[in-house]
Amino acid sequence: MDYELTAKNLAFAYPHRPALFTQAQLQVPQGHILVLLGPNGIGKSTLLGCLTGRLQPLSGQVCIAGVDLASLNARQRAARLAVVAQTGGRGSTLSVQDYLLLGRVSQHGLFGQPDAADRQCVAQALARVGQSQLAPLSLATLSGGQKQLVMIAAALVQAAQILVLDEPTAALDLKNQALVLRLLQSLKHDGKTIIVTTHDPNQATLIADSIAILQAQHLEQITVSQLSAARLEALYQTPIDAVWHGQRPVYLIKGVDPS
Ligand SMILES: Nc1ncnc2c1ncn2[C@@H]1O[C@H](COP(=O)(O)OP(=O)(O)OP(=O)(O)O)[C@@H](O)[C@H]1O
Repeated sequence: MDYELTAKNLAFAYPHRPALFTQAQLQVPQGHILVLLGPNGIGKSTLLGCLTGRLQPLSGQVCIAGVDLASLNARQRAARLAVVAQTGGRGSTLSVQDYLLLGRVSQHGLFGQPDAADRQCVAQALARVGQSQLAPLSLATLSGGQKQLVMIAAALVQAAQILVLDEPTAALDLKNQALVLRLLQSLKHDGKTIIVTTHDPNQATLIADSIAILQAQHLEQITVSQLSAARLEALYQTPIDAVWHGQRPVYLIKGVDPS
């Protein structure tokens, strides 16, 4: 089965608020990384909510492998689609290992008991994010960056074909940003379909196969080569420079001088 994700004519508004997007279209083929860019508060997390079934769009349709997302129940969705949300794991006092084992529920059913294979899967996922030492610790005691890496491990444990990640590197130091970007590239080569938001356009130029830009209620999917400093200036309403690192532009903010 080809795990392509498509969205057709999606529109969404919170009650008594203007629409965040209308007529939104996306096509994310299997083995493809789509990076979603847009300023704070424009509706990126909300769009991800609609793409993953957490939120119901006012109109339009999301399909996974040709199947309408709205026709799938929560367990069927979890088997196909793993989400790394900004608020993941909040309030949980489980140990990291037990929290990750919960992610195997979509494989076993609610009353299934984890077995040795589940424990191995959890250990491998934690190792892939470089955080094996966290297994016995309570989720509530982790730093923001550690929690973010554990949430990425939780998505890996779910073994879904589609991964949707909301700012997965926002709390990470440079080493762990690189680790997560390499991990996403490796998952893409394994054939996963990946949608990820970031506020760093340089991450988009490193890993994206295509870029979606959300601006003024309008979603546009472009190629990586169509991104430019002028495009980013218009998007973020701030001066931006591009310097060239070989064939790749590196985007820098302008207008802040060393004091
Ligand atoms: N449950 C809600 N009810 C009403 N308004 C909401 C709700 N959740 C978010 N919003 C509003 O919808 C808008 C879009 O929020 P969203 O979190 O989707 O933006 P975002 O692009 O992901 O922002 P950021 O980059 O800052 O994370 C914001 O104005 C926000 O205040």
